[in-house]
Formats: sequence, structure tokens, C-alpha cells
Amino acid sequence: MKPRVCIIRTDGTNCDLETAYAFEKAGGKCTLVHINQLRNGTEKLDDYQIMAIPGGFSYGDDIHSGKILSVELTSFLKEQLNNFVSAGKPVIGICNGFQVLVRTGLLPWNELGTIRATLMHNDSGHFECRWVSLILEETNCVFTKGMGGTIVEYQVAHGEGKFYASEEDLMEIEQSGQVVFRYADPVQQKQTMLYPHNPNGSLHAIAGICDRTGRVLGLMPHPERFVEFYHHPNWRRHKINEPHGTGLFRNAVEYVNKQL
Ligand SMILES: NC(=O)CC[C@H](N)C(=O)O
Repeated sequence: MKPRVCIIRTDGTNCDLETAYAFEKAGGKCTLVHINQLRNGTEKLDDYQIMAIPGGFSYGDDIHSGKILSVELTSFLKEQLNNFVSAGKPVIGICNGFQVLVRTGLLPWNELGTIRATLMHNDSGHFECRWVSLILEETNCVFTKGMGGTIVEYQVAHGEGKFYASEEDLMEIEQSGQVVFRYADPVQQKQTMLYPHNPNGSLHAIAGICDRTGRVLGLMPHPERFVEFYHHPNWRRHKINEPHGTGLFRNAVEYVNKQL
């Protein structure tokens, strides 16, 4: 049986089809579920094994990117969401989805309703839409299993991507090994705070984090935009074994398959 993937969408979501494509390619069975279908009970999170919040401009980024969707999740769907996460089912938030996960409090510490970090406006003061290099940390994140220490290239496309938390909270995130992706200098192959390789000024060069269980992942760059070789502008000269985004979706599907 294929794991069922719930791709949550709402007004302004624009990466739902690409996220579904990536999960389908990895062996998942995807449904695009409008948040109102969850709110009115015609769809239930319980019927799914993986949840994805894709990128976009939910509600036009009004108030703050991802804010309104996060309020809907924490007020109307709190119980369903809590049950989903405590049942050990993987959750991924990409770009706007990462912003949503942080504003629900699910990241970094699984505290729905308590916001402990944020994604702020990019230091550059404008939208950044281009390819960046990322270094993967060795973590217990189920999505990046076996990818620790590697460098990948993904696209970023955001205006509010600067990861920010208090120094104390950052330390805790670091110490519990929750940083999964950092922006990197492709020549030095090291994490960097320097623009343009770090596109937004994220503290500790953080591009993506997971919760302590490793099952809830949020990241600003877009792995779903690199699941075919030809997604990369240099694909004819690129000698790689597989597109860099593929592994994340496959790992999640494999993880669930082992539990089913
Ligand atoms: N691609 C996206 O998901 C964009 C996220 C958000 N709208 C921003 O600009 O920060």
C-alpha cells in the first residue's frame, strides 16, 4: 500500500502540484487537501501518513508569511495536528510551509501555540529567487537519512527567509542536533553567513531544522524543484547520481512503508 500524503493548500499556495509530483515520484499517493476541507470535516488528517505544507504565498503573506494558515492550524485543527505528530507521522514544510510550521510552534519544539523562532525579512531587503548550495548536517531527521555531510543545490524563492531565534534558543537547537540544512559557500564547501551564498542572513546559516524526533522538517529552499535532472540549469554538464531533492521524498515514503 502506498503511503497517503496530505498536501495542504489554501488561497495563495503555489507549490502544491510540484510537491505532489515529488512525493508521487517517490512512491506516495497524494491528495491536495484544502484547509477548509479539514476545517469542515470532509477530510481528516487521520486518514493520511505524511503531511506536507507546500510553498507559496498563503493568504498573500498578509500580517506575516504563513501567519494566517498557522492560526487556522493551531485554533481549528490543534487536536488533529497533535494526534498526527504524536502518532509518529512525518511532516514537511517547504518555504511558506516552513514559515507555517515555525509559527504554529511545531518547530522547533513541538509546542503548538508557542512561537519560539521566526523567519524574518531577508537582509537584502528583497525577494531572493535563485539556486543556492546547502550543507547537510548529520542528524536524526528521517527525510535526510544518509545525506549528512553532503552538499546539495536547491532553489530558494522567498522574501522572508531569515531564520531568527534568541541566542539561548539557538544554542538549544544546535545542541539537540536539530539543524538539518545550512547555506554554504560552494567553493569552500562550508556553511556561510556571507551574501549571496547565504541569501537572507539566517542566523547560524540555518536553512532548515527538524524537531527533536526528526520527523518534522521545515526548510526554506525547495527540494521539490529538483526531482528531475533537467530541473537544474546546468544539467547537461552536471554529473550527479540523482537530482538532489529526490532523497527527501523517498526517505519519507520509505520511513512510512517500514511502519505500515
Ligand atoms: N516560495 C515560497 O514559499 C515563498 C514564501 C513566502 N511567501 C516568502 O516570500 O517569504
